[in-house]
Amino acid sequence: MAGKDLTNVLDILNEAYLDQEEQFDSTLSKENHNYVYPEPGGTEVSEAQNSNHATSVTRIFNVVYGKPSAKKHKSWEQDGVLEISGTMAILKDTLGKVIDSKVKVGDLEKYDTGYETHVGSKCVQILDEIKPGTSSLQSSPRLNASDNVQSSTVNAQTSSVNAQTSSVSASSSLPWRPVKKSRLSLHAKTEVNPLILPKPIVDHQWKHNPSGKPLVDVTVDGFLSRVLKPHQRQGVSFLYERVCDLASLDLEGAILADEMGLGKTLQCIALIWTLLRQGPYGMPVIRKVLIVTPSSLTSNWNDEFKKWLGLTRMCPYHVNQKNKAEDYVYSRVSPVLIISYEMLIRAYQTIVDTEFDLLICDEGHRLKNGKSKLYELMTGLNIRKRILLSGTPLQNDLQEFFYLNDFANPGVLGSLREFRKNFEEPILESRSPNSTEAQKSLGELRSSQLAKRTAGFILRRTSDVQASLLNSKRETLLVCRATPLQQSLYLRCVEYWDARASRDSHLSVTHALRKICNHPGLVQQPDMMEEEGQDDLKSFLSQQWSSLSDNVFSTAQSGKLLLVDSLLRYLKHKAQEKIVLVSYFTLTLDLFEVLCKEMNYACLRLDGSTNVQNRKSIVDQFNDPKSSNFVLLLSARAGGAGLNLIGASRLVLYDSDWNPATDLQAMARIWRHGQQKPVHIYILLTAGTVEEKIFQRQISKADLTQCVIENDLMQTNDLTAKMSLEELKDLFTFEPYTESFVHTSLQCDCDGTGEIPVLKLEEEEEQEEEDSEECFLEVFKKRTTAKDAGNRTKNRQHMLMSWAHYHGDNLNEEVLEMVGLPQTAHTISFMFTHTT
Ligand SMILES: Nc1ncnc2c1ncn2[C@@H]1O[C@H](COP(=O)(O)OP(=O)(O)OP(=O)(O)O)[C@@H](O)[C@H]1O
Ligand SMILES: [Mg+2]
Repeated sequence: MAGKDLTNVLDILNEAYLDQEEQFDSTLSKENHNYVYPEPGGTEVSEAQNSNHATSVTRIFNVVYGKPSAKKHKSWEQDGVLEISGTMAILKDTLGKVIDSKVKVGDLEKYDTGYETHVGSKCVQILDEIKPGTSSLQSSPRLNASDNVQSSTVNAQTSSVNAQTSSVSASSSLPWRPVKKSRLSLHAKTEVNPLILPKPIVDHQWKHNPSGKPLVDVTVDGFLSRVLKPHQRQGVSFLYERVCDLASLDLEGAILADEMGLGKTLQCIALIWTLLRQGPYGMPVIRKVLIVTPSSLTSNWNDEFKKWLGLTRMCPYHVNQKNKAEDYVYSRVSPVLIISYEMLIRAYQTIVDTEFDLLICDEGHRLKNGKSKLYELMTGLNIRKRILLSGTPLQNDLQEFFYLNDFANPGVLGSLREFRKNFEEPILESRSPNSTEAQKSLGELRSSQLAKRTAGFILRRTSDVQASLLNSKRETLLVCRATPLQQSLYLRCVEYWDARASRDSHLSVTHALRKICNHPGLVQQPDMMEEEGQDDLKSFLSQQWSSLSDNVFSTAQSGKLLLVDSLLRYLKHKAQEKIVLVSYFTLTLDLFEVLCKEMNYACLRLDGSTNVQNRKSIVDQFNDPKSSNFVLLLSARAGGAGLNLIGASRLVLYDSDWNPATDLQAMARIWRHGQQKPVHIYILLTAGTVEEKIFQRQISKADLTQCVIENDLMQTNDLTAKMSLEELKDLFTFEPYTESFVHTSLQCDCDGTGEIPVLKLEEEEEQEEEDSEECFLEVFKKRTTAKDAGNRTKNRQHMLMSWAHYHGDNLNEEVLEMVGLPQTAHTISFMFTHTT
């Protein structure tokens, strides 16, 4: 496995999906899928012209017509419809346009299959009769126009009907007549750039429109389509197509996996509003919608509904302390219920008993564990149309991928056992360093099969799509020097572990080392994340801290905190920008709070203990440009996903997690629509320590994947549990003299003057690409390496090679200004930076 990264499953799938979309789009434009039962007066054009005639229609026939000719085998030009009312016959084309008419129809008895007659200037042949009141699909077999007709138009149309009804037997009758246009909705007529949603294929109409109601164009209301960005228009179409199962696959689920901040909420709201009021057959597709979100986001959804629909169109029912889920059933006030996962579990019976037609699960990665209680309850909801939203649905874990897909579209990948046997095992085997050629090619085959099977249900766009819509984003990885006090305490902690070589204590040791990196004084403070029974370690470290520091706490004892301190001063007094400080440790947030108090900075705090009601007001307060709150302290675990914190234009990720998804979630909070300023995101690491090693593991995905998949450790959020003694030693080894372990492990030989190494790599890779064999994954790699490195890269390790590299000594005034740091930022030993 090592050396070959397990390419992001989702990205592969999306590539495959995009290819399919292109094919699908081109098929759509070639085939024009609209087939309408030609009800009298049922088409746009004929309505006005024939209103009198339409009311007295007695018989309607499918026909072909052309110029009159004496030949036995005539050349028919078009398909059409003949409407006979009393003694009057009107010939129309398939769009309903009147072609000609005659006043005397003669003997109606003769009007049967194959009968030819003249209607004005045209010669007409009857194909079959459309019986009013009967299902359009149950009438007698019609003549296949291509059997009788040489006209290319007719042939083309007929074959397109046949192509689309492949699941209907060849001999089935299709009394529907193809038309090039369905009825346009009012919006489409008046809107400059209407968003008309895709149409169902014939098979769908067969199943869902037995009474042959006319097809109408489903069009997103102008007040919404006008605000949707291009990727969001595509997203709404995608969701509509999938939940309505327009392709008639008997699967009604979808995963919208757009990266954070791309407006998944608005896309869903546009979809919901449209489905509640329209449908391809003139009836609304849904009546009730259930939206389930993390508790911190229910108000956000409520606000987004208000923002996009206004107050008069529709207000969702938002379950909170005032509005009980149980009351929803009787209130009938809204077709939309918004509830948190936690409340859903409590009010489960009420929810199960209410008939919902569409389920939306925000932050859908909550459902990645198929063995959890939540998963079990959610799968018990009897709602077939399901949408999962997630900016970080998974990194590489195929089993999680199985569960998310199985939730959206039950059974789409078979059972878990089948999935493991057919996909997971061969794919993983093919990636092991000792895999045989046969294993390799089987793995590639299976990964491409998996991609194909799920591609149609997943849509993922990266933040590149909005790069042009937003201000710039600069991401900077700052490796800070440990202070002498941090170094001493760190070394003593590692020695303690070494002396015991006790594998049992490695979790606590990792935890303690991470605390020391944040601030050495934190070791004497107990916290919830500590393992029980580790009192020895704690009292040992407390003693060490006391002896090294005399119990005096100061900012200058931590390299990272020094940097944060100088950044805060700079922002407060010079740049006047707000900032979000993110940490995984509540103790560290406490530390920031003390610092803010000392410095007189007004700050707000959002962590696990903040109750749901307060969360919304904290976010609103912080985002309010008039508020003086300059710092927001955010717990990465409690508050990362889904929040919009656009009040700030700076964010510091003070410590990192084993799971890169959580980091990415936290970092995505400020670079979003509505952000008025260029954004700076800083990731802080302490040089040569466990922080750099965790980060290094995070970015070399292959390694992480191996651990995660094989050992199923994602839930512990700590990979040390299954590491060998050697690996643990390596993890804990402190390298006090290194400028950056991450940089060294990239094997980058740059001189740290701001070079972007990938430029050098490009040439080498092009050569490599020429040499490598074409296979599914290789194709993917080619598309994402040299050209767009830094954006859609094959892994984050590679990504760092496309950032500028700076040694701490080379951080002159100009460079510091570029990354938005004050001239006082002295503790940086190495820096990686890039801008989007
Ligand atoms: N077309 C748009 N025009 C203006 N603002 C928009 C548009 N689309 C979305 N927004 C705003 O962008 C912000 C981010 O949107 P949203 O919260 O839906 O992102 P998301 O994709 O759900 O991200 P996450 O995965 O982080 O939850 C919201 O404030 C939203 O109102
Ligand atoms: Mg969201």
